[in-house]
Amino acid sequence: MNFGVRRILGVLTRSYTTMSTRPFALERQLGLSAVRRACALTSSVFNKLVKNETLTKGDKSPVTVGDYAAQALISIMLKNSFPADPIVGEEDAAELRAEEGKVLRDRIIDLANEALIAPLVEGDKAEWGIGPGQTKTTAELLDAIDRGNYDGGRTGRMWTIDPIDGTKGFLRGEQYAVCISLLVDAQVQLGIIGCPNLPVDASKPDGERGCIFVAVRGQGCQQIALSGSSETKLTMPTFTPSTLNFLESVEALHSSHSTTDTISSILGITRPPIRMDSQAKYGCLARGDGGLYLRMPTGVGYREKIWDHAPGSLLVEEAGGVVTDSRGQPLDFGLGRTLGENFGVVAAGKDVHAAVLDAVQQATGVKAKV
Ligand SMILES: Nc1ncnc2c1ncn2[C@@H]1O[C@H](COP(=O)(O)O)[C@@H](OP(=O)(O)O)[C@H]1O
Ligand SMILES: [Mg+2]
Ligand SMILES: [Mg+2]
Ligand SMILES: [Mg+2]
Repeated sequence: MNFGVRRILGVLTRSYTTMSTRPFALERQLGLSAVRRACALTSSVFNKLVKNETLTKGDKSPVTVGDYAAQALISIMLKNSFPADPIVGEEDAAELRAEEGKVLRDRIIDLANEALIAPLVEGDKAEWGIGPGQTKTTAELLDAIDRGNYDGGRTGRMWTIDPIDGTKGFLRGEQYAVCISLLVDAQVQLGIIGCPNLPVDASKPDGERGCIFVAVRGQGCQQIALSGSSETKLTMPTFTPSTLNFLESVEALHSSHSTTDTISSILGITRPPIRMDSQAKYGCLARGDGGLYLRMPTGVGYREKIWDHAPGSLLVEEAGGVVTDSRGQPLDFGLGRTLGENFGVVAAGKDVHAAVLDAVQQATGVKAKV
């Protein structure tokens, strides 16, 4: 073959390869692998959790060895492939570095290393720092947890990690989720939520449990069973007042149940709310188990955290829904570690979102911002 023909073939092959590689393909594949490993880790922790393996944080919320170990694992995997990307992670290692933290620290290091060296499964790559022999030192794993200390911001790439979202649900043996997202210039581009205790099919509550929800902006929302690799595309169904129902927090401290009751009456909703911990609610909304997710603040002062909403909001948008705060404003992920000025969260199908915002206004007096 002469040089000219070879050059043309080379250019054609390169442009075909570029076209066939979807945006964020590596991030999606590696993120799925990290969330799967973290789901296996947290499930095994639940089965063996002993009482003294839970701490109470400064804000009185619980954190377990599972939260720390899962954040270490995911952070190590992200650093390996995307060393320049900063991470906004929920946990930090300050308490574990203190002398009193030694027992907990040793357990966390063992758990994280066990998860790192677990055999490779379909889709995994040894170059991601996982598989037999790939253990890390205590210092490396504590540093990995602390890589989650990034302050966030409006520009560039950054990841969020909520290693166990719904820790209270996790401790009750109910719903919880391992959640990560990738943001570019404060826009969520990738969201992945692993729900080890969630039925794969809501109509079969006693059937198989454990699923992952994943969305890349512009590429739809998919569900994958934790036991397999085949993907189901999710699209939100259309609801009417008689079929509409709420998804809301189990914890009345996290979201006002009485406000949801009032909004329910205004909208003429007759079905009872589904109460569930964690961002599993966003996944359930995306697949149509409920028609609307409402989170209304219970008091002044609490600011929602970006890791509690970034992945979930993309799932719903990619399944055809709308996510705003209670004033109709988009969630602003560019203000740091919290959602700053946003007040509450309203996530629903396109057809009902405006009516829900009206009802929220009537019930609370919150005014829509124009
Ligand atoms: N007063 C409050 N109002 C709203 N959210 C709160 C809160 N206190 C804690 N949270 C957040 O609620 C999350 C759980 O949400 P849900 O109620 O939907 O399960 C917690 O995540 P973690 O469990 O990751 O800490 C925590 O970040
Ligand atoms: Mg927490
Ligand atoms: Mg959380
Ligand atoms: Mg958490």
